[in-house]
Amino acid sequence: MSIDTTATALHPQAAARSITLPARPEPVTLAPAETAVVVVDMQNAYSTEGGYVDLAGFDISGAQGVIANIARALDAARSAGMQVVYFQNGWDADYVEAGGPGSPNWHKSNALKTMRRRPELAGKLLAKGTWDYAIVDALVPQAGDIVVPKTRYSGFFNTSMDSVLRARGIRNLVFVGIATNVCVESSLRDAFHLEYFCVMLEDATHHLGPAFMQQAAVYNVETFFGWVSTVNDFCGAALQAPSDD
Ligand SMILES: C/C(=C/NC(N)=O)C(=O)O
Repeated sequence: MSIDTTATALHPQAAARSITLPARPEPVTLAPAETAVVVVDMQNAYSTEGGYVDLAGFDISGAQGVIANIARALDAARSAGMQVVYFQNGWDADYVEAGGPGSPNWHKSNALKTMRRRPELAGKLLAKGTWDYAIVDALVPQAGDIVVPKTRYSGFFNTSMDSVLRARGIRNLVFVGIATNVCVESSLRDAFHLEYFCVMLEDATHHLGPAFMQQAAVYNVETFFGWVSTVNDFCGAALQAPSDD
């Protein structure tokens, strides 16, 4: 049995162009026109040596492989006619959007904590306009892609994301990016509660912290919040999608 997300009664043309993606716990049938790939925080901060999470002491050795896998998934998604949406995490240069001591974010953000510990880094981590905030060169957004800035872990909190998706009739989200157990999972959970069908490509995501965090996030998505697939399976399914021509 597979899960069929296509709104056949309302959009018969969408069903005609549906693809079936091998996934766990079962395959998912979706229409590319109703599907977006969500690229979570693929900024130098999270995946490049010298960026925030590296400076904060997290292991990002797996990030380069994830960047290559995301690039493959995005090529396939764009060929199949799926929308690509980037989240970009960070704050204004004065960190007003980060919240002051009255915000839990001020206390929990490892970027803010790192800058308090190392004042020479102030203004450099996750501030708009900096190298740290920029999306990595290998994944620079292309014409037609949408970039949604965000200031907290979930890309649905205080952002235009839900409106951007609804306006385009998008009801399925394929998540890639860093970190699996923080911003990917936070955004995916919020998307689930907003009635989106969510798939995570496990080899196009990378965790922060011990390896079991990746396993735990994958388990959570597969068991409670959505479906889990791989870049190879996604590309195979997407590239078989008939074109509009
Ligand atoms: C810890 C952290 C995670 N971000 C993310 N993109 O998952 C942060 O932003 O501080």
